[in-house]
Amino acid sequence: MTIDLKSMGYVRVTSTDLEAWRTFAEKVLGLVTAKGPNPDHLYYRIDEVSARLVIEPGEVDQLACVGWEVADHTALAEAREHLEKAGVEVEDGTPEELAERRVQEMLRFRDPFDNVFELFHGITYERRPAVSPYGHTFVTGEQGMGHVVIPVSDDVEALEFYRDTLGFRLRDSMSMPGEFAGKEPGTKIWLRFLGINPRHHSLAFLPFPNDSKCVHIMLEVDKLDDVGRALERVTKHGAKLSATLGRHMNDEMVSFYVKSPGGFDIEFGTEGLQVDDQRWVARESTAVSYWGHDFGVGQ
Ligand SMILES: Cc1ccc(O)c(O)c1CC[C@@H]1C(=O)CC[C@]2(C)C(=O)CC[C@@H]12
Ligand SMILES: [Fe+2]
Repeated sequence: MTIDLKSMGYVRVTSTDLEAWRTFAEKVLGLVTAKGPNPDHLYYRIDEVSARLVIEPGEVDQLACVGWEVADHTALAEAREHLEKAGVEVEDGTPEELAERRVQEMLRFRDPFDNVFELFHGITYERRPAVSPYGHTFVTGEQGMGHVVIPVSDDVEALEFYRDTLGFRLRDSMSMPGEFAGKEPGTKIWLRFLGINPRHHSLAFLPFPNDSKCVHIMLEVDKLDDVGRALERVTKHGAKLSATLGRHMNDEMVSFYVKSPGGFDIEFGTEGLQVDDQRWVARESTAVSYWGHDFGVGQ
């Protein structure tokens, strides 16, 4: 038995500067401004789900948690039992937290590196379509909100936790010289890309520490032209590009990276690969990208 995660559901961020997030989310990313239970929070939609990205005021700029969707009450109860058997401490969402997230039930736990995850079922969805101010459409549905890259301090322990305890499936690996993470020359550190649905990866981890508790969050649109238009808005609004446009090897996505007010990046892309677990074989990519993705621009 393992956990049956369906997709990446939502992201919550704490912020010292909500106005910076408002401009970034609305003008650069073109997310759809939504209403929510707390007038002091910013709520953003990208599809029918009532809120996918929530920004709340806080002392630090950080990823607060990532919420993963399971099918129903039974699936959540089974997930809880599985986590507890694996020795993971689980806490229940309070009535206030359920109301804020507009979910039927939720539980919370931490990975071995203090990253916070929530599992939920029964999230609300809206009658009105999510119409972006720039006319783009985000790719979600069965593939979920997008993907998230989480910083960890031990790639072996991380793979064991995400694959064996949480039930993510390894889809691709990529190594980097250990020196990048302050390790001995000649050693390797591993980036692992894992999935739970047809999206090539819903979660990846990078073995370097990071104060924002996030490397990046990827949002996908359905047209290349809308990636180009978003790239123009990065320049127009003076946001900082972290990597130029490129096409990744492993998921074939065409994307760019922009620094968010949270300190981590947003990857904005299109044409991501969809995989079928019955046929997929996990491999090791030998480069970040087929072309582009110059991370030197962000240094
Ligand atoms: C390699 C790769 C494949 C698919 C992705 O969606 C994806 O984000 C990446 C890049 C991962 C990673 C990163 O985001 C931060 C900066 C990194 C560590 C690099 O300097 C190379 C790989 C980059
Ligand atoms: Fe990515």
